Amino acid sequence: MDGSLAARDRVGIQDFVLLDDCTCITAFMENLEKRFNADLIYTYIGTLLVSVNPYRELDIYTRKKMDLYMGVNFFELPPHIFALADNVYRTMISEINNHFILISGESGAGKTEASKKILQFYAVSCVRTEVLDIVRDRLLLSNPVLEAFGNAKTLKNDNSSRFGKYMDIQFDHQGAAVGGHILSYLLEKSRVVHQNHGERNFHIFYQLVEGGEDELLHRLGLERNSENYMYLVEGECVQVGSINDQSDWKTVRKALTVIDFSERDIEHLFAVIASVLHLGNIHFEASRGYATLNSSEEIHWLSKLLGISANLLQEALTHRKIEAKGEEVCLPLSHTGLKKELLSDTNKYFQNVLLQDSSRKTVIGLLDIYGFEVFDVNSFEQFCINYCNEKLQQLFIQLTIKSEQEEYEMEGIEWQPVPFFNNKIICDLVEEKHRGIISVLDEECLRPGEPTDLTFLEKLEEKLAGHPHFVTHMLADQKTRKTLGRGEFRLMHYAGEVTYSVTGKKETATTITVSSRLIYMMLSLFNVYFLECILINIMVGAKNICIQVATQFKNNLFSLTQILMSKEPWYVRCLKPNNDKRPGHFDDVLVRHQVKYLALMEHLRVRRAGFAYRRRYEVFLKRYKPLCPDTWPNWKGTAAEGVELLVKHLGYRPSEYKMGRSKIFIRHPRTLFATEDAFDICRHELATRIQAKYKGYRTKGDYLKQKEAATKIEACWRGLQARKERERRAWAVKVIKKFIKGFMNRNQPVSMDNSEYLAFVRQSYLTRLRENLPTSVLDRTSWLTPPPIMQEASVILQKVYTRHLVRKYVRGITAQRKAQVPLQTVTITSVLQGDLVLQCSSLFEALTKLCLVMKNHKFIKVVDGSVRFDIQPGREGVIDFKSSSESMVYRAKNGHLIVNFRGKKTELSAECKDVNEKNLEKVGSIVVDSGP
Ligand SMILES: Nc1ncnc2c1ncn2[C@@H]1O[C@H](COP(=O)(O)OP(=O)(O)OP(=O)(O)O)[C@@H](O)[C@H]1O
Repeated sequence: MDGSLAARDRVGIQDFVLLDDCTCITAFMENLEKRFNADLIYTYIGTLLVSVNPYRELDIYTRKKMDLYMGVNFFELPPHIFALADNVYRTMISEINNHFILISGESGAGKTEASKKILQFYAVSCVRTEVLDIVRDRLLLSNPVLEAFGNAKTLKNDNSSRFGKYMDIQFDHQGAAVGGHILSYLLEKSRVVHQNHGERNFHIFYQLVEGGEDELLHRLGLERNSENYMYLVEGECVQVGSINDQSDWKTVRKALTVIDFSERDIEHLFAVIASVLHLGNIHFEASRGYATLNSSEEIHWLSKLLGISANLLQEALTHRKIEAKGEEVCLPLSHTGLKKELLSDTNKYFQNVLLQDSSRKTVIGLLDIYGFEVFDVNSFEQFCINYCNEKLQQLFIQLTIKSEQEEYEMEGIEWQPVPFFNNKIICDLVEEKHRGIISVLDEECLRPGEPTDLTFLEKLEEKLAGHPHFVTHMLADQKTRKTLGRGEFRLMHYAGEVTYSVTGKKETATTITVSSRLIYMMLSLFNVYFLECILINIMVGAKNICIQVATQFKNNLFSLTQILMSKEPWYVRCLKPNNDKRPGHFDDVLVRHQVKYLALMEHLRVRRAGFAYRRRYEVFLKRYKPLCPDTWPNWKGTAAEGVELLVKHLGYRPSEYKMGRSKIFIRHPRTLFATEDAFDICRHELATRIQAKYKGYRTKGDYLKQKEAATKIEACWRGLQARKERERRAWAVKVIKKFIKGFMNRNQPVSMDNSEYLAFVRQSYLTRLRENLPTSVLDRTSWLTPPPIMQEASVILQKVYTRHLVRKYVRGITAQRKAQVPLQTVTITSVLQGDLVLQCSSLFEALTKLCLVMKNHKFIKVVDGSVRFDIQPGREGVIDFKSSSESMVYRAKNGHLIVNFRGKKTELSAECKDVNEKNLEKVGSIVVDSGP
């Protein structure tokens, strides 16, 4: 209802209960039309669903829609048949009780479609089990079969159900479908032998003739042409654009097999159908007051199909006692038998799939039945249908009022009913013992003598004179008398007045009288179902059949109401928008008529008999609490106290509402609408606030997320760094350990323990050496002391390096400098730390030359292989000459300059001697020490 409150301005009101004036049919019609024009074909009256046939496919029965409506609060979504079906199912599961859905409306209003939609919804939404699949398949597949045998094309509907149908779906405690049961009411038997212009016989006849396989038709003695059969052509519309008999035949044929009919049963069915067609083609001729037959072909086939001897058949058909009129109508009964057989078998296989455990089974019943019928001439059939509707209305009143009363009692609220019409008086008028119309009919038929239409009417007048809902020509006032024929009586039904023709009724009753002999013959050949259902009729004879039909119908209705009384009721009322099956066209007069005859205004009044709206305190408070500062945003007290505060704040008058134990009851919709309007405004404001809050919340959320992410990244980064550092340290420790071990074993032979350390020592020494190389040839002291393992290498390196220095020095002496030294082949090789090294081929000559230059022949002395000279007064330089394998000049630790030369020492000594002996011509080399 809350949903309908919110949407009421856009597409009318979704629940008629909320119409302000529930007595005004114009307001009702306006709302209905407004919604129909917007393709909104469903509207509620409380939990009753009003449906208007759209006559075109609407996109509202998809799987998506089913999902949408599954498990949703009834009033939360726009009205829909799925919402009703779902609500019934959920209530059944939660309350573990039985329910029924009554679908009514006039022919073509969409009852069958509605029941199909409900079945489809259950097929999808119910708990899935293997058994459900079987039940679902059988329920869905039984439909084409039942339609073939019980539906026909009428002027109003190309697929009109000519019987009322009650279908039980049984569920286990988990909500899985475990079985089903079908009952039929009021089959229109007369259609088999008579069809109005523009109408057809039951579909199955055309399907067999048009779609049956050649071989089957051959076996049944049929031709593939419906025009050849009397019972199929009376309405002169064998072909109908919207019906495809051939493909329908295939569906039905397949369905018969799938739903477990044995081949033998199927053969029987076809034989009966063919027999009816053959029987319809039999011609009677009058000969000397007796009826004779001129149809040997048909007799042959009937005899063959029914297994009766042709003579017996002929005799039965032409026996004097048989009334020709009666013979013609024998077939509807046989068809009834056929139908009953079908239902019986259908029920058999439904029950087959029931689970063994029968505990805690609940039921949803679907009752698809004609609504009120009012024609120009209303006969016995309309009487029965309208009586049935009276009973159902009575049931509705009882159940609704009862449940209303129970609810008020439970809630501790005083029951103040708004007056509405209770139709019990009309039900009594029809069914009361000894006084009711049916009792009078029974008595009249049973009494000795000749009952006629008029004696029956007289009896009625006698018994019912003065009844406010019964009138005949004789009983009526002058004004009414003009509108009533002599053979008619009028009943003031709850839905309006209907005039019944007694002649019509009598005709219908007599159509049920049959040639007992013929039927007996036919039945004797078929199975027990036939015998069971019709044999009694044959035995009691034609007169008693009247009793049978009316009383049996009353009894049937009684048992139906018993079935329904024990269940929770739900209603679908189908309306036909126009008579031309035109989409989008709303015929106000026609719909108004149906609204009246379906008693929708009555329904509305009963619904509104008490309070228009009721809600649990929690629900009411939850919705409207923003309207009161005391209850918004959070109410700490009980829900009832909150609601009390809320309605006081809203200014409800005491007469407008009542507080129950768990619910608030609001009498008028306008009170609620005012509240809803206020809520609407408040909601917008709230929405803005909530939006702002939400945005803030989102931003804060984003910020927190980012912060969290940053912290995480930071933590990860730190972790990574820490891991790296740890690895680095571990590596360092390893290296240091190795280094220490290497150091400790440095003097050991190369092994695993010291190889790396030694390599390091080597590298480190070489690196240091490279950086600290001596720059002078004479510098013998600054050569880095090698570690023990580099001793040998160091000596080699030093030699190489000295040679390199000398070579470099020599290469560096320019020609000019060379010229400055006039000595023969004297070359300045190097200057190292102030020592001038002269190289010459003749040492003594060079020394002599120097003495000459210095003009001091004592300046240089040659003593014992050494050359001595004064560096400065008191300081003497010494050059020692030694023969060696290699030439070299270096300073010894004693400060002498040592000159190694290749050659023999004796020569030098000789040369030295020569100098001493003033032989200065033979100078080889001389080193002048310029001092440290
Ligand atoms: N909800 C719907 N959506 C679309 N078409 C529909 C709907 N309901 C009914 N119709 C159309 O109306 C036709 C008649 O509907 P349906 O046979 O259900 O009527 P009915 O009330 O069962 O009639 P009868 O009492 O004669 O059997 C359907 O064949 C279908 O074309």
